[in-house]
Amino acid sequence: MSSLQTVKVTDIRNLVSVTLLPSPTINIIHGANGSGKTSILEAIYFLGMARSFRSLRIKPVVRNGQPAATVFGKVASEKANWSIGVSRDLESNFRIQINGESYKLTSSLASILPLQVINPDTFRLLEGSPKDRRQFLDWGVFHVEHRFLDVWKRLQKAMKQRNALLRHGKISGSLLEVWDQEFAQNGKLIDEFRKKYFDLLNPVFDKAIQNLCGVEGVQLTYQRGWDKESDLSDVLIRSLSRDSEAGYTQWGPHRADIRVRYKGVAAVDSLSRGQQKIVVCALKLAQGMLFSSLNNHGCVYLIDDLPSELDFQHRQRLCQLLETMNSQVFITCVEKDSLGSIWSPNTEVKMFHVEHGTLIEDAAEDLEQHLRSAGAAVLP
Ligand SMILES: Nc1ncnc2c1ncn2[C@@H]1O[C@H](COP(=O)(O)OP(=O)(O)OP(=O)(O)O)[C@@H](O)[C@H]1O
Repeated sequence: MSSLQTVKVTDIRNLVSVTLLPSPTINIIHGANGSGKTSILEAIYFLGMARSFRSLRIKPVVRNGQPAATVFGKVASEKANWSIGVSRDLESNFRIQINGESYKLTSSLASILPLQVINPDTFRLLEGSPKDRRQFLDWGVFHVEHRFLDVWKRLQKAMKQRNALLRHGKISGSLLEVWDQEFAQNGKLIDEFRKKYFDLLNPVFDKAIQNLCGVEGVQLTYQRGWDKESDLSDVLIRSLSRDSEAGYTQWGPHRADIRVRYKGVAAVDSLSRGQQKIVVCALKLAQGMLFSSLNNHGCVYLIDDLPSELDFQHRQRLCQLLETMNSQVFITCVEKDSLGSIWSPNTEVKMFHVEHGTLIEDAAEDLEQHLRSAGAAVLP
């Protein structure tokens, strides 16, 4: 198992200078509205991705009046230890350090600190655009297929060049042929990677959804983004005149999607909002489970305000599954009682209280007393 051992946050939102020494398993971060709970999750995400999950811009993330946001962390696994640091200023320049060396690519961080977020935005995965579901799928593909990033970049470049030619009007046949070939070659590879990963994920998802709610009949299908009978090169040739009219490439892996259906009907039209949230949780858990089984260590879960998203029964099942997953989990809530009685006595649970941007770990005796009064058995 790999987990964060220390997190030091400077100048993210209302967090001036916060040090967190988390449990390798379950961490509950509680506090009043506006105290800084989500900002702690945001800081951990920043450490793994060099950006926020709440804002595309860096300015709202950096504490008001400060020049930059910085997070350091130590990640340990059976195989290796890493010291990582990420800093980003208001001009969006970032510095990434891993074991004392500077890195330019955020993908270097993502492999060390694989993160899964469950928050109100991710709960919109089913109703959101196909792009959200492609990103969800590609998270997994990136972590299992080391060629993915390189092939994906080449595909993006080929698509950009092809679209520029299409928009230009006068198309040089030989130039288009070059980019068509590059687009088709890399597009087919991306499709292969995605299909292979999807086929691994699908049965894990079935198990996760059964464990979470016992709803039968939720089905996932992978759509590759072009006609399933045709070769991508032929599709590009056939759609050239319509692509030229539109000014962009209409078919390819950039149109891929995961369809989620319940008893044959689109899940967004047939499931309640609560049930849709459960399906999203099952998708997120399935990714973590598959990640653990393929990589021999778990990913880190950041879960924002769980009690306000799921009822007690589903919250309890979700937490029980998380406990068995070999993953480090950070969950926020307003009232600590809402998550207190859920855990097995053998699980190392740490609780932290956030107040006006400062973080204090609940004393062990407080935690024990709290778990006892919440009804859980506590080992002597
Ligand atoms: N750039 C910033 N600089 C300073 N403070 C900020 C900045 N951005 C947001 N804040 C403040 O940081 C505080 C913490 O916000 P955060 O979203 O982390 O709270 P929370 O505990 O998750 O709240 P809730 O339970 O309401 O979701 C808020 O009071 C917010 O006004």
